[in-house]
Order: sequence, then C-alpha cells, then structure tokens
Amino acid sequence: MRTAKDFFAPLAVGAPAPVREIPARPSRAIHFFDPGNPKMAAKVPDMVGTVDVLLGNLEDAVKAENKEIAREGLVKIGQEVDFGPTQFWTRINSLDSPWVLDDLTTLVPAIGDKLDVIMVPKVQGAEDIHYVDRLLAQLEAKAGITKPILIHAILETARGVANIEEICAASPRMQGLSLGPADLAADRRMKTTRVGGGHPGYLVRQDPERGADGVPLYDGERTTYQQDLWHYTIARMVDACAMHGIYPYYGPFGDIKDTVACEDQFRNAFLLGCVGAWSLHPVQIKIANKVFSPSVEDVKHARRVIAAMGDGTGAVMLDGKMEDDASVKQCKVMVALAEELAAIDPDLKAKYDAIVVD
Ligand SMILES: CC(=O)SCCNC(=O)CCNC(=O)[C@H](O)C(C)(C)COP(=O)(O)OP(=O)(O)OC[C@H]1O[C@@H](n2cnc3c(N)ncnc32)[C@H](O)[C@@H]1OP(=O)(O)O
Ligand SMILES: CC(=O)C(=O)O
Ligand SMILES: [Mg+2]
Repeated sequence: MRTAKDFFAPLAVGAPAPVREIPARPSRAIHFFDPGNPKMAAKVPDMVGTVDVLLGNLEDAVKAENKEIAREGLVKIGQEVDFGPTQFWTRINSLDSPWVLDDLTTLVPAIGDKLDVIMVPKVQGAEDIHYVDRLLAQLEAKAGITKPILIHAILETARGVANIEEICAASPRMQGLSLGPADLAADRRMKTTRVGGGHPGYLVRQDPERGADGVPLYDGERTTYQQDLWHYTIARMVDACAMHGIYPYYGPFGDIKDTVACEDQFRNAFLLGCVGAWSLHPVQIKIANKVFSPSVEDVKHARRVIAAMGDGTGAVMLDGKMEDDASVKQCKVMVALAEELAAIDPDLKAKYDAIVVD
C-alpha cells in the first residue's frame, strides 16, 4: 500500500509531480479515430475546436496488421496538429497484448508533451494502474515531460467492476472511467450482441387486467417498457468516480444510424452524472455536445433557485415547488457546468448569457 505521504510523490526521479486535483475540462464527446486510416486522420485537424476530446485509438477496431501504422500515424498527428482547446487522448492496447509496451515507449517520448490522457482498456484492478503509473513516470522522466499524463480506465470486465473503487484510488493520475459495454457484456456472459444501448428483451410489462376471480386475462394489450441494461454499472461508476474526484463517461453506442436511441442513452448517462460519452462517428459528436450541455431551461431554473435562495439555506416555494439547501446545491452543479462549457463554446455562451432570470 502506498501511504498518504507518498501518494503525491513522483514515481521516478525527474518525473513531474502528480496533480492534486483532476481538472474539470469539458469532455462531452471523446471522439475516436483510427490514426492509421488516412481518411479519418486527414479529418483530424479540421475537427479541432468542434469536439472536446480527440482520441487516437490503437486498440480494438484497429486490425492486428495495422497496429504499427496506427501508432506511427498517431505520432505524426500528435507532432503536427495544434490541438488548441481540444484535448488529445489515446487508447493504448490492452496490458496483456504484445503491442502495449511499444505503444507507451513510443508515444511518451514522441508526443508525451501533447497527450492529456491515456485510456487503458480492460483494467482489472489497481495492479494494472500501478503498472502504467510507474512506467509513465519513468518515461516522462527520461523524456523531460513536465506535465503528468493522466490515466483513464475502461470498465469492461466483471473483475474491473468488482474492483472499481481500488481502480479509482490507485493513482493521482486517475482522470476517469468509461463504460465498455461490448467487452463487459462478453466477459459477464450477458446475452446481448449489441455495442451499448438497450435491448427490447430487457423490459418490464404493465400489470394484466384481472377477472373477478383475480386470474389474469391474457387477451388485453399490455404496454411494455424497455429498460436500461447498463443502469447498474453506470450508477456504480458514477458513485465511485464522485467518491474519488474523477469523471465518469458512458462509452460507445454502436448503432450509428439510430441517432435517436443514441441520444436517449447519452441523456440517461448525463442525468445519472456522467460528464460525456464516446463518439465513434462524426454524427455522434453533435449528439453528445447537445446532451451533455445543460439546456437553457435548466440553467434558467437553476439560476432562479440560486437567486431565490439567497445565502443558500432555508426553504422557499418557487412555482409551487419546495427548494432548500439541497436543491440549491443541485442547481449549483448545473450552473457550474454551464459556466465551464460557456468558457469554451461561444454558441452556448451566447445562449446562456441571453437568459433573463425573472
Ligand atoms: C467497442 C469499442 O471498442 S468502440 C471503439 C472502437 N471503435 C471505433 O473506434 C470505431 C470508429 N469508427 C469507425 O471505424 C467508423 O466510423 C465506422 C467503421 C463505424 C463507420 O465508417 P464508415 O462506414 O466509413 O462510415 P461513413 O461512410 O458514414 O463515413 C463517412 C465519412 O466519415 C468518416 N468517418 C467515419 N468515422 C469517422 C471517425 N470516427 N472519425 C473521423 N472520420 C470518420 C469516413 O472516413 C467517411 O469519410 P469520407 O466522407 O471522406 O469518405
Ligand atoms: C468500449 C469498449 O471497449 C467496449 O465496449 O468493449
Ligand atoms: Mg473493449
């Protein structure tokens, strides 16, 4: 166990001091691109400023024969592109793969000063984070990197979910967690073949009409309500992240053409406390930016409650509803997010600035 006094000490002589607090940088969409795919790579410079995070993916979805091309492509992009306000992340190969060591030993010296976050897939427990933490410190020290690279873990194994708290607490580099519904479904032997999203078979059904004898009458229509297969895991992830001061994200929604269900899934995650989701295709960036930005109505309401609550204590009635010390805190969460986003998104700023609190 690392003691409290050692927790914030660099893990290699000459490595930068770990951050004490994970910065709350907007990351509504983490947009995945394959850096070895020339068409996708060519689009990256123009995407800067249109999306909060650009992530060069080296793991699943990159063919084994293209791993090196993807890594080289990522280095080129990292060296040539000015990312401005957009964060630059990568997803390295899994720790049990033959590629991950070369990923880290190539990327950190070449573009470690540009990389904000390294996403580590299939994290099983604190030992995986400790491994990456120490290696990053050694590589940062060797390369003279002055800003520590943060770590984001994907929650995509049953063991990872069971060890979620120790994963979050494993290093001051821990920036956040993403749900990995595809690998997690496989690892848990869930019987869905979808990449995220709901399932029509996972439902609850309205109670039946009953006859005078109390026996169900089966010929009546009974509404069914599709449920969220991922509710438990997302909620668990949100609690663990909040407890450790790091950020939870919904992961991928594979049904690219079903933009409506994608928006619903993202919104469920937003309401539960996630700060963003992955975008696999340019069409999903707009959805994430919309969903993970508080609506004008919500910001207006939150500002009204804050204004009405004065010093934030006591209870008032507003539009027939009770507001008190707790609800004003909820409203402050909404307003703080709106302010963070307004600082980097001029369209949102204009909308929020135009709000008149009556
Ligand atoms: C379970 C997990 O691990 S999820 C994470 C791993 N998966 C990924 O990263 C997948 C990333 N996305 C993709 O590979 C692709 O979007 C696919 C395969 C899903 C669809 O690709 P396509 O069939 O080419 O989609 P489509 O024809 O609609 O693309 C339209 C244009 O957008 C481009 N495009 C597609 N996806 C992306 C992307 N993620 N980033 C940038 N550009 C993209 C295409 O290259 C194409 O460009 P063009 O107009 O110059 O020809
Ligand atoms: C996100 C991811 O890697 C998965 O769902 O498996
Ligand atoms: Mg996966």
